[in-house]
Amino acid sequence: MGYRFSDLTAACQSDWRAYLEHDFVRGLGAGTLEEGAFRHYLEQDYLFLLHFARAYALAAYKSRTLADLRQAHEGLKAILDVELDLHVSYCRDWGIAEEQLAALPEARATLAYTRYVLDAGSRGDLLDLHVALAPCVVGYGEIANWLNEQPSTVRGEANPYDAWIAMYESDEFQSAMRAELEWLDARLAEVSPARFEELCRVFRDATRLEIDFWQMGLDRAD
Ligand SMILES: Cc1ncc(CO)c(N)n1
Repeated sequence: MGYRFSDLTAACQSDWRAYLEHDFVRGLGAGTLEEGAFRHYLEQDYLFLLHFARAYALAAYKSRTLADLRQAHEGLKAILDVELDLHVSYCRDWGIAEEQLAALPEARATLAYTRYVLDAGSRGDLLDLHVALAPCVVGYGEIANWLNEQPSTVRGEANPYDAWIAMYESDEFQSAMRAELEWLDARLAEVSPARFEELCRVFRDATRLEIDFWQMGLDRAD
């Protein structure tokens, strides 16, 4: 008993590292990622974020306390008002209009990941849902921090993806990540070993689907 979020990442360390340090991420950091791969990822990530927002709405629906409702509301606001706003204007800079984004077909990796999160959350309780969402919120925050620690990372105008890194290292995103970590640490402290094993499975599956999402970008897979 007395688990924390770091026990989840420790339990699936190789998948977690493969996600954080994926070739797509390294290419973003070094500025060497092919533009076509990034564009495909950006387009699919718009669709991802719409479903991700729905997952926070599901978290609100599943909340039994005012504190949990507020937490879900904060998550939903962070996606709608911060990440999606930035994403849409970022896509515009890359020559992709919002109408174009809304009309895109969903890639299989996007379908698999987003519907997995919604299903894990519908089937399970609020903790299952937050654990399924954790690789997104916590993962991207950690990715930005990891990139900043790598000597191969190029920042500023020399890297066409600099603004992407800036989005996830921003105070707004980093504080959403910390709020999620605190919430998870408080809940995980109370679960039994058997329940922890169940949650590990959800966390590992969501992490594997994040790996597939990067790979979908690299392969421009539909
Ligand atoms: C696929 C994916 N995972 C996580 C995030 C961070 O919210 C994102 N924008 N896209």
